[in-house]
Amino acid sequence: MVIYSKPSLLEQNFSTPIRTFIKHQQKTIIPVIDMSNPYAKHNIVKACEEYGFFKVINHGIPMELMSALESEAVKFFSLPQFEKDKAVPASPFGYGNKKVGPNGDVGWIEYLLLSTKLDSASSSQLFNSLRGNPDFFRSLVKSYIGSVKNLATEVLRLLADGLMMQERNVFSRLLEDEESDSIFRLNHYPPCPPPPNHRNTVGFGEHTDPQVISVLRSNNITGLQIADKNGSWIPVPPDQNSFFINVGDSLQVMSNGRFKSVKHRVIQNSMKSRVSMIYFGGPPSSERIAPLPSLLAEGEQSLYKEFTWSEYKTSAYKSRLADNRLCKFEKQQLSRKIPLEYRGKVIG
Ligand SMILES: C=C1C[C@]23C[C@@]1(O)CC[C@H]2[C@@]12CC[C@H](O)[C@@](C)(C(=O)O1)[C@H]2[C@@H]3C(=O)O
Ligand SMILES: O=C(O)CCC(=O)C(=O)O
Ligand SMILES: [Fe+2]
Repeated sequence: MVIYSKPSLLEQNFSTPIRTFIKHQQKTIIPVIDMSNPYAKHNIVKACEEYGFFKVINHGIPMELMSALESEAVKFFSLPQFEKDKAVPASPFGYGNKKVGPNGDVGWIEYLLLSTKLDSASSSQLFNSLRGNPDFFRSLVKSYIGSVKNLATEVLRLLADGLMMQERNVFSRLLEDEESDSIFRLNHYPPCPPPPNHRNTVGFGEHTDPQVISVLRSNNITGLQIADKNGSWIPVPPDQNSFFINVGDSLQVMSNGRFKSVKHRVIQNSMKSRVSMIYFGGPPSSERIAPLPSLLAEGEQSLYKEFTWSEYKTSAYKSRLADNRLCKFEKQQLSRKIPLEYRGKVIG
């Protein structure tokens, strides 16, 4: 079946083992995973290897839930600035405006960042600081997080199946754990006229997500881009009915670099607001993150030093958005070590 949605965009949905893609300007780019396809597990493995990014269709999450949360978010973001400024300021959880993270990154964005532990005292304080109907907002966020968490764990179970892992829950258990350190983000990119000189307005600067997996849904406004293997930016055609999944740094480590933590960013040049909601599935703080022995081929060396999620987060929060946060945890490769007598000399 071939679906034409826009003249420049062709989406193919085969229900065969052949992977499905979004084609953009005739360049094959973003894999589409049909959750109802029996080959989904193999397609997920390939997408995580090649792009670290894919779109999920037939996910079973009702559109009404996504729209309801989107409109509550829009209600909040449409308040006068002085009302939004009454909310707990992001540190890291709370309402943030233009500033992303603690180290000087800025963007054309405002957001609410929340822990998924919605019943904690700090979450209650945050919801209570929002004007409007905080209980209704919280209940929508709760249902939404429940649904996307289920989708994320199902994707991770299929990933383990596709890899023929003995334990199906080897990845998904991290998100299912009561202590899982997962977070949720509502982003609003206000309208922005295109700046002069064909320059881009950065909504959310380039970065990788530190967690295991991220599940993103946005309204139908463009802006999200992913970097391909050559570092070129590929625009992701928005689709408000689908979810976009990206591999995070922790999954890259667990797979010893086989799966790619995809670099992405948001460019906002639209006269319309972009609204996105992202669930970042993270491990418990004390979880040790290292390549899974069963994923290492015979003789394959681990590329990363083991770290706990709490250590990684501490280090991540000292970094700038665009930094490569994993390089601090990469092992020095023996093959790359140059013997002392050759250092500083031209060899050849
Ligand atoms: C600049 C920063 C913002 C960020 C924490 C950090 O110090 C580096 C990682 C950033 C990031 C990117 C993905 C998610 O949006 C996020 C919530 C996360 O876990 O890591 C953000 C952090 C943030 O905005 O607090
Ligand atoms: O808003 C988006 O579409 C992406 C935002 C993002 O990458 C993030 O919040 O980590
Ligand atoms: Fe991100």
